Amino acid sequence: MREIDRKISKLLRGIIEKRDKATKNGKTNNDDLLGLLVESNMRESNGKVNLAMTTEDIIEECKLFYFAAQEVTMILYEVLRLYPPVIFLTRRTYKEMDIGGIKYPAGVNLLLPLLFIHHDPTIWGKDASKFNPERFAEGISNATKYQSAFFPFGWGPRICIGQNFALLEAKMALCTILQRFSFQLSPSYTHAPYTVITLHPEHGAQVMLKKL
Ligand code: HEM
Repeated sequence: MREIDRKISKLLRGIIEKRDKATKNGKTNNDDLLGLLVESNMRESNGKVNLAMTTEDIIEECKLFYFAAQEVTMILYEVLRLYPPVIFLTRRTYKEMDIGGIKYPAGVNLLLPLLFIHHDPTIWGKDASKFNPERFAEGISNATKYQSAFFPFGWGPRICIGQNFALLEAKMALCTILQRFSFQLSPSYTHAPYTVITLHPEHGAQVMLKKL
């Protein structure tokens, strides 16, 4: 633990010192969170050391942002595991090929049942049908013994080109809502996932918003 802590601190300190130097030399660095933090820290403290955040403070902020963001990610992964918008993928063999020890001739349609694989207790354990974001606490590879068992965005050369955009968009939408409202599921909600091309809640997802 101590070694990891030392390594992370050293890494972050290096990045922060570089940014600090660049900001002092008049280079604007405010196109990311750390840049904004360093710049606003300098502006707010106005040269008064006791008002400024220390490098240690900034290191802790960086760690916090990383872990906090991780938890949102965990929730989104768990939603995408239980309710993947694309419930199966199809492929067609263009020549005779061997897949997992089985020989297929050319022209065979293969269906990859993404939804079933995401719900399979032999892969995810007894709580496979439970909503448990914690299973992703140590990343996708540690959530299951089979790395490729989680593939809401597909896999391989045709993996979804929009996956990072989609995750970022979802996080930004959630953050925008949570800054202004708290919400809970409406009693009128009926859990009925169904598919029309992609997976949807059949009767919508009614939530009750409360202004903060
Ligand atoms: C939660 C949101 C999304 C999910 C679950 C999703 C899922 C997928 C999946 C499973 C595939 C692979 C299809 C296959 O292998 O047959 C795919 C491909 C693709 N997705 Fe997404 N997608 C999402 C959002 C987006 C967004 C926001 C964009 C565009 C900005 C996008 C653009 C594409 C494109 C262009 C491909 C085809 C890539 C190729 O064939 O090379 N997707 N997506």
